[in-house]
Amino acid sequence: MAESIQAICAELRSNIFPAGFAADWLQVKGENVTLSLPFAAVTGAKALIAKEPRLQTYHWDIQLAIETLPAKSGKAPQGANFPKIKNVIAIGSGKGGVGKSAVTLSLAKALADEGARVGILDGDIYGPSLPTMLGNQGEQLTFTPNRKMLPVHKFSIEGNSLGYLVDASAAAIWRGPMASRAVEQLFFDTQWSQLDYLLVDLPPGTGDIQLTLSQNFPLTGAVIVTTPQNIALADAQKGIAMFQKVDVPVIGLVENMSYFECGACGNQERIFGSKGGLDLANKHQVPLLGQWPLTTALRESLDNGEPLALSDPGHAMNGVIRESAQQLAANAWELTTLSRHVDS
Ligand SMILES: Nc1ncnc2c1ncn2[C@@H]1O[C@H](COP(=O)(O)OP(=O)(O)OP(=O)(O)O)[C@@H](O)[C@H]1O
Repeated sequence: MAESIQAICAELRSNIFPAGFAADWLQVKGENVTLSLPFAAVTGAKALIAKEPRLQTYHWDIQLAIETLPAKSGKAPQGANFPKIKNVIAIGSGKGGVGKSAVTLSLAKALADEGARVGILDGDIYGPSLPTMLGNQGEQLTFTPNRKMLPVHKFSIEGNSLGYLVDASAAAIWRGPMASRAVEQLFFDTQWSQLDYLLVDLPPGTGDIQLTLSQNFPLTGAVIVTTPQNIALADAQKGIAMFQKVDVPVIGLVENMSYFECGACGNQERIFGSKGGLDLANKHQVPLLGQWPLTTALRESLDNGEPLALSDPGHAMNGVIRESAQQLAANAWELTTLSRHVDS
């Protein structure tokens, strides 16, 4: 088996575990092997093991063992405690309409499919889209006896959104402080499970609301979503600067709507320009999590209230999403490991 462990390490290191692979993730008892992964990559690990015929003679139990972050900065309102969530990740975009919510839901579903316990906080109070994307508009929140909100559950994701509480038009007139307080309440006053990842879909922009939330939430890091278009990139750059200002590491950038592939001739049309997100990621030394094409099936699935992984599991776009999610999970783990070393 020693030889096989070496084989696994080599395979896994060069693929989904670029950050490294520790042999103590493996416990071998006879023919039974337990693999405890510190970040969401169960499906990825299974696929890699399936490629190695020698390893298929063993019985694999692949588990996630995501560690809790060391105490992070963040400011809970008086009397509130931080929910027991291992990674809180903000998804931001300087500009609206670049696909931040679509990316949030898609990444959340992919992380859940990798075995993680995942939640979404829809902080986009001016245009809450979680109820539409989960297809549970009209669902009413329930409360615990001590008035905590119970999140909704769908597609192995738990979520909360102002869309389950008030009419969107009511929130549209809220000013900055009221808006950020509302999002904070969604975070602190929801009885989240012990999640591995909570993705916070921030309102678009880089103003006071986003700054306040970035300071007050115990963030592991942030993901920026942009299109390759100059106007979106300028705003994405502001987003990176905002997170850096409050010491929130940017753990990835998704270039969305990178191109459109013609279904008839296969030609790739770069509608919003070419490689803008890639160049921005390189300039700021931010990892590029992926370049997502404009995909009709993705738009349709989200409009119909279902993640693409369920509405069209064989669609190639699912692979793009899965790779971005695995990269995100690995980067978040690398960061927390680093900060643990710095703290100790
Ligand atoms: N890669 C993609 N392919 C096809 N459609 C997409 C893609 N990304 C996003 N969309 C669609 O584009 C529209 C806008 O996306 P979305 O609502 O996620 O943007 P947003 O940045 O969250 O917007 P807002 O600024 O309102 O919060 C949605 O209909 C969404 O389904």
